[in-house]
Parts: sequence; structure tokens; C-alpha cells
Amino acid sequence: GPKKQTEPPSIPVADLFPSKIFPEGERQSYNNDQRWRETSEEKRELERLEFDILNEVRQAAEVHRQVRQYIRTIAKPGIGMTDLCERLENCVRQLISENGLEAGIAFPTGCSLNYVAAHWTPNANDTSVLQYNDVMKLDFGTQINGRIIDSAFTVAFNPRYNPLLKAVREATDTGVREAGIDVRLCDIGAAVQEVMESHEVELDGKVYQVKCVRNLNGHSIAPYRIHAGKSVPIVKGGEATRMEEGEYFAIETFGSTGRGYVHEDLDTSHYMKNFDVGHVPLRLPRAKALLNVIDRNFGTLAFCKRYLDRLGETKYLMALKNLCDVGILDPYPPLCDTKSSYVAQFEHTLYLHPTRKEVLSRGPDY
Ligand SMILES: COc1ccc(Cn2nnc3c2[C@](C)(O)CC[C@@H]3OC(=O)NC(C)C)cc1
Ligand SMILES: [Co+2]
Repeated sequence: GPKKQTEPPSIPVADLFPSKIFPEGERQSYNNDQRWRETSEEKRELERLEFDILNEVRQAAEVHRQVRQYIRTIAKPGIGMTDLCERLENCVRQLISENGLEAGIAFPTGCSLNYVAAHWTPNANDTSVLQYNDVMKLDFGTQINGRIIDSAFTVAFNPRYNPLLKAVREATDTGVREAGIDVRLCDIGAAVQEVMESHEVELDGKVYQVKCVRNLNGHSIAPYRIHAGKSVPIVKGGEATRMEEGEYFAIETFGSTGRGYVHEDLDTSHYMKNFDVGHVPLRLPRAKALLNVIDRNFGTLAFCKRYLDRLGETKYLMALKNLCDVGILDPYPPLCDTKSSYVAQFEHTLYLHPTRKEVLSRGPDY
């Protein structure tokens, strides 16, 4: 049977399962008009053909669960944000048996605080320290052969935030339950918003109705492509596009005490190649050299400045700007609500099997 992980974790997940068969995520049936799939022989045969790929994604999901269980024990007031990220990232690298682009970190460790909703991770020389009154969204990804698990949860110490976290957790679980083959994306957004806005939270004597951040969405996921083109809205009024068999989705919701709308602000840490841009002839030697480092180490996966630093890259800011200006890279600045607000997030990755839904990143914690 499976062997036991050490505390702190050190054993690659592959070594914990001698059979090399990794645990399934949470099974959920589809709704009534898709229930026929569960017993369809044709769909069950399709299911058997996908086992090898799903087994890899489940390994990435098990890494995610074990890393986040450990990180919860060290994510306490007083820890440096950079130290927290590096401990999380080194843990992912170890448990996933990091191997170039075939297995490793899928995107930068998001540890956005308070009114910052997403896409924040420390840059070099950041000395910020986690505080008792912080609301931190830990959003990190694991990948095997480009199959990405994108899952996130919110850490807060002051119990005054519990109603906010509860609202977002219930909203995300609603989005996960509503998802399914042929379901319209706009219907998921409406269902999420109804649950989110049924909650309120009191801070400093003021009562807030929790708002969905209307310009943040979940997203479809494809091999080495964190955002594969479909957005899953978290408010009503979205597109009638439907979910399809065989698709992977990151279902994430964000609840806020602010405007419920984010804008780009603060220094950029996150970058990612534009998936659709082909070869572009470059003249600046330093830009050409930096693109080569990015292609070899990240490909079309998202990365951050800290990941360039650890590879020994220096004086790369001009080359990085050049690659963005010509459209090869896109910058992803932090996404912020109003300064005095608080945003919480929960996120799961699910797979739409031919016969049923699987919440791949489900764990005992969330
Ligand atoms: C460059 O590094 C990354 C890392 C993760 C992602 C995955 N993602 N794709 N879109 C989003 C995300 C996050 C980080 O999950 C959550 C927020 C965001 O939602 C959203 O709607 N944004 C709109 C403003 C378009 C993308 C890029
Ligand atoms: Co995410």
C-alpha cells in the first residue's frame, strides 16, 4: 500500500504509490440530461482510453494536496513572503520529481494579500512579511507533461474574516457543482453570484455584502496552456458558450468587500509567452538570449522574475520589456480592488470525463 510522507514532506509522490496508480479526485455525476453517460458503453470505453493521461494529472493533484497541507503549517504571521514562496516551490519541485518541462511548477506562486486579488508574487529584494490581519490567496500550480492543476485557497488568521472565506468557499463549490457537459458558462456565473451575494461580513463595525469580482473568471486549461480560451464568469450576464466533454476547467471565484472590480497596479512579477505567437526575428542579442532561456525553462508556462533570478539571469529588464513590446511575452500585473478592501479566493481544477465529472484538486482541506 501507499507509504507515509515525512513531515516536512520530502518523498516524491511517485515513491509513495508503488503501484504508480494515483488517487482519483472527487467524483460528481452530471445533471439529469447528461446522466445517461454514466452507463453508456461507448462513453465508458472512451474513459478507459484516457486513463494514462488522467493518472498523470492525479499525480500532479496529489502533489498539490501534500504541498498545501505542509504550507498551511508554516504560513503564519511573521514569515517572509519570499521565504514562504521558496519553501512552497522547493516542496513542489521535490514531490513532483521536477524534470524540466515534463514535470514541475506550472506558474508562479500567487500569494496576493488583502485588496490584491491575483498575480502577485514577491520580486527580488522584497522584504514583506505576512501579518496577523492579512487575507492571503495561495494560488499555485503543478504540472506533469503540461497537464496543469491550478488550485487556490485563502489563509487568514483573524477570525473576523471567516464569513468572507465561507462565502467564497461556498461560491466556488457552487461553480464546481454547476459545471458539466453542455452547461452554459453564463449559467455558472449566475449561480455563483447568487450564493456569493447571500453572504455578508462585518469589519470594523461596518457590514459588507460580499461581492463577486466581476472581471475575474475561471478558465479552461489545455496542455502547457493555463488559459485555453474559455472564461468561466462569476457573475450573471456572461456568454452562452457551453462546456464540452474532455475539457479541463479551473473554477475559481473571488469575493470582495471592495468594488468587486480589479484593475492592474503595483510592480509586475508574472509573465507568459503568448501561446499563439510563432517565431519572431529578434535583433537585440540580449532579448534573443533571454527568449532562449524562457523557451528552454518555461516554454508557454507562466513564470516570474524570481524564476529568472534563480537561473542566474541578470540585467534582463530591458530584454524583458523588449519581448513584451514585440508581443512575444505578455506581462500580467497584480489585479487589485480598492486599497482598503479584502478579497478571498478558492479554486479547483476539474475534468469533464465522458461519463462524469472529477474534481481533481479536491482534498480533505477544501
Ligand atoms: C502569467 O501567470 C498566470 C498565472 C495564472 C493564470 C490563470 N488565470 N487566468 N486568468 C486569471 C488567472 C488566475 C491567476 O488564476 C486568476 C485571475 C485571472 O482571472 C481573470 O479573469 N483575469 C482577467 C483579468 C483576464 C494566468 C496567468
Ligand atoms: Co489559479
